[in-house]
Amino acid sequence: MTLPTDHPPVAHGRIGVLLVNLGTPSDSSPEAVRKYLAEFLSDPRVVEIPKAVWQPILHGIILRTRPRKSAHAYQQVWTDEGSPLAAITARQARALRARLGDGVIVDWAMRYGRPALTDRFVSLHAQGCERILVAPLYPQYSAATNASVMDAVCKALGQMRWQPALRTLPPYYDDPAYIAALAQDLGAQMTALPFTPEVVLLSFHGMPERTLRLGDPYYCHCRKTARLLADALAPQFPELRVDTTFQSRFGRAKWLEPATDVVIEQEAKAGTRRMAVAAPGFSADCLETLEELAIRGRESFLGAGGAEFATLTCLNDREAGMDMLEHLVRRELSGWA
Ligand SMILES: C=CC1=C(C)c2cc3[nH]c(cc4nc(cc5[nH]c(cc1n2)c(C)c5CCC(=O)O)C(CCC(=O)O)=C4C)c(C)c3C=C
Ligand SMILES: [Fe+2]
Ligand SMILES: [Fe+2]
Repeated sequence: MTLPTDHPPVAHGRIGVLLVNLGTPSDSSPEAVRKYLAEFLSDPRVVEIPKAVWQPILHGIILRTRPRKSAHAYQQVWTDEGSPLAAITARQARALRARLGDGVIVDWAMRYGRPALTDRFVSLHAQGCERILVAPLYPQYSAATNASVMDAVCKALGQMRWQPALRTLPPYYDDPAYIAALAQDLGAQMTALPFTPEVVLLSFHGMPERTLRLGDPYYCHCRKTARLLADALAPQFPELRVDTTFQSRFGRAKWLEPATDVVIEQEAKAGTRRMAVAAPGFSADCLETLEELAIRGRESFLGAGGAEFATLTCLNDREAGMDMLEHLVRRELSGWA
């Protein structure tokens, strides 16, 4: 038997890092937001209701009403570079690429919308990445975010003959490097404020409460981040109250509590005059921080009698956050790179 000698050319021997975040619409029109929400909210990891029950609700009610409302919110935060979440994630990838050098190929993707996760994953492999570290930029693990990323990666693997070796960045909610980066960055932001906050809310994205009972560690991860961060801030801000809340409630089910919007209003009504809000669970500023907290949260606090309100920015691509990300990625690449 003669063996064929014309094996197709294949790139090989490289290492890839794929940063992944949630996703965002391609523009801020109701049509683009509808397309994005249709993909996002059809993911069974996000809405855990049987398809036969959920799809008629999604298409019959939600996608008829929410896109216009959400598009209005996106329009208030949209930038020349597009959606803040996409622009900042791209900058994070660029900064990490500069830090890691030529030995590693760094790319970024979104779980929903573009750049599509499966495309970027296949592209890394086509560029010769035999080993790929998938890094979902979610410090606290949830099935709706981290597991959904891996579902999409597995879908991409399903199309490959020669699959790469894989690693996943574990959740880093209690990693000393993450807590230190947050304490340093948020501390500097609070010190630079023109007022001294009486309270800082640590506002995490919410989840249906049911997910906690089903075994999702998300709530516990958020609580632990908040406890460690409060401890790390205490020496610098001994008078500061630190409170943990959950934002962005969606749908009719009970979500994790206390709700950020409720607490903001209650605090103002109870006489708190100066408040800061931080969102340590978001790696990058996005609709949830720039519109829900910085616009609606502010209006609500001031409208209920508060005097000063500041939304602190996420770590984004600033030094403290990039130092942390480089540290986590280098650790996960050990033995590879
Ligand atoms: C940080 C982790 C996130 C978790 C956990 C999460 C769960 C979750 N989200 C929804 C519904 C929506 N989320 C929306 C926006 C949004 N969510 C996250 C992150 C998490 N979501 C981010 C970073 C963003 C912002 C995206 C951007 O473009 O800036 C939206 C869309 C906006 C809107 O219409 O309000 C929805 C809807 C559910 C149901 C859920 C858990 C089950
Ligand atoms: Fe969300
Ligand atoms: Fe929201």
